[in-house]
Amino acid sequence: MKRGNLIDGKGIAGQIKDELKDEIQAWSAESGRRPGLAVILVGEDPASRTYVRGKVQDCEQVGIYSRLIRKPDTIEEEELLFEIHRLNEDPAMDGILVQLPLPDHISSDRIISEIRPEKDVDGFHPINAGRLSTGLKSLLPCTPHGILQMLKRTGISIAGKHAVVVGRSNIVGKPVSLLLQKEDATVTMCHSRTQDLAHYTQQADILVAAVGRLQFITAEHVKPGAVVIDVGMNRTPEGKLAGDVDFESVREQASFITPVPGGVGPMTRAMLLYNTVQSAKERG
Ligand SMILES: Nc1nc2c(c(=O)[nH]1)N[C@@H](CN(C=O)c1ccc(C(=O)N[C@@H](CCC(=O)O)C(=O)O)cc1)CN2
Repeated sequence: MKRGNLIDGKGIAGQIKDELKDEIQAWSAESGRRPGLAVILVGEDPASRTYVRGKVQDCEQVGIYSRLIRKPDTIEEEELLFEIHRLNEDPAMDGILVQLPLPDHISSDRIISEIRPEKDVDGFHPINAGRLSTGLKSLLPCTPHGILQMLKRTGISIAGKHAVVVGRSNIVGKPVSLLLQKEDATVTMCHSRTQDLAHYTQQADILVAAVGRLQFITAEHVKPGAVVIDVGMNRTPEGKLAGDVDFESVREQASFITPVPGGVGPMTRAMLLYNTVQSAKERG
């Protein structure tokens, strides 16, 4: 059998950014302002610093005004909340993003739920999660929305397919299951404690691996011809970035597969820009 085709997340993200650049230019000419994104980074975690830098660069590329707010990891929860409340009231800011993870002494749930839902460009606020689960319009979480866009723009049909999602997190597993269901897929949700995982994953036409364990999904989990989406971002013992899927062996079975890096990650970044533009347009 032919090796699976690569789904080019980086390329598709580039297309979306080009589309957004045009959209932002037209909207800014009409409204007299640029969409604005505030990014809050707490502490000095090297990976978080890299991601935040990437977000600021993405904004520059497409014409979004961005403000990076850096705080020491000793900051008190109340002080961080004060900053969120200030940004909630700032008319120049359409989106507020708090880079995760936060230090242990700060409750991410509390911080996220204090962001105004209409400025919650991560789509993590309980109001946005609730609206998604009841089928109402909302800001969608970036990684799940990015996965959906990748499938659609690659021409992979979803309706009537059996999608199996491995992972039940609030930020990927649950919302991606809802989005796939909304597109008329039949969805099965599994997780790290599912017994006989391969029994379920072998039935998947579309398999989404979002379990956060290095190379957890192997060829024996995959039906020949399946579409495999790898959300994992793990480090190998050699320090290389690798996903939840054992890429080389699974590629032999799959019809389409996302690489890590270059798959879901760049789509997450692109959909953050998309949400910021949506938020700006809604707010006027
Ligand atoms: N507030 C948030 N915090 C975090 C999120 C998030 O969506 N919102 N997700 C991750 C980190 N993240 C974005 O913040 C993110 C991570 C990685 C990538 C990406 O493009 N990865 C590249 C590879 C990069 C590398 O070489 O290290 C790829 O997959 O090609 C995008 C976004 C946790 N925190």
